[in-house]
Amino acid sequence: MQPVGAAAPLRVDIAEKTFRSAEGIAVKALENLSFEVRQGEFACLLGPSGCGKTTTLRILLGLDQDFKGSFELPTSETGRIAAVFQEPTLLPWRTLEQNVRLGLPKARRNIDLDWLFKALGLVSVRSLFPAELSLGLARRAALARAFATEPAILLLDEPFVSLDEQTASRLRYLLLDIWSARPTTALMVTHNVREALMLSDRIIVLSARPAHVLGYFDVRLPRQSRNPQVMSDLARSFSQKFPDVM
Ligand SMILES: Nc1ncnc2c1ncn2[C@@H]1O[C@H](COP(=O)(O)OP(=O)(O)OP(=O)(O)O)[C@@H](O)[C@H]1O
Repeated sequence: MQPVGAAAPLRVDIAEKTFRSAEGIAVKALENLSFEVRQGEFACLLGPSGCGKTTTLRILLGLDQDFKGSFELPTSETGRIAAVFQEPTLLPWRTLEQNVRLGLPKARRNIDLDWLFKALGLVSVRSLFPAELSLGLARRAALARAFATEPAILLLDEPFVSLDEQTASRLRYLLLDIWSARPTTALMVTHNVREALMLSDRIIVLSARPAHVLGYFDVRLPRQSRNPQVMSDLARSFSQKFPDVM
């Protein structure tokens, strides 16, 4: 894994990732999975359940080093890589604000984060503990923690799964607001086509396990113009290009 300059894309080239059970049974999760995410681009990895999306993110995060292949991550002066998982994973004995600041290097722990708390509607709950937060608020806190580090790349693993649709929709808009204020290269895992169409510049469509890239769907439209009618048109074009995915 080579550190690369801030202007570099994320490059992934995984030849193979196979899990082995204690009984020696092999499950091939990824095979010849290659793609790039350009600098400042918001990309979604879309694929069927169990195809290997989370496995891919775990490899990029360095949590799984047992694979064949390579990848290159963008870097920047402030941060390197930030992740938002399905579970918010906040420390229960720290307040929301302390949880967010703990992700920062010591020298930057006291930076002004008012803009971020404001953008995510967290101002009034900064001093609450995780047990006092709804799942929606905890997810917002996890987003705040990731964005506070101003990462060179942001990885998101279905951050809105298991929320009611109204809360999920509100959080998608909040994510777009903070991402648009400081666009960072982002790769989000989802199996929700509409979510991918709403958020992405580009959708990377994966096959069933073992995952490889079936193709790309570019959404070259400003996000403000993705109204319900435009979203329906996009969904139709997507299903024409990838009839087996929707
Ligand atoms: N630690 C593990 N040991 C054995 N098999 C595993 C392990 N982790 C994942 N797998 C298998 O690898 C495959 C890919 O799993 P992964 O979690 O990456 O899929 P996913 O695309 O993220 O699924 P979902 O959309 O349901 O979250 C699955 O068949 C899964 O059962």
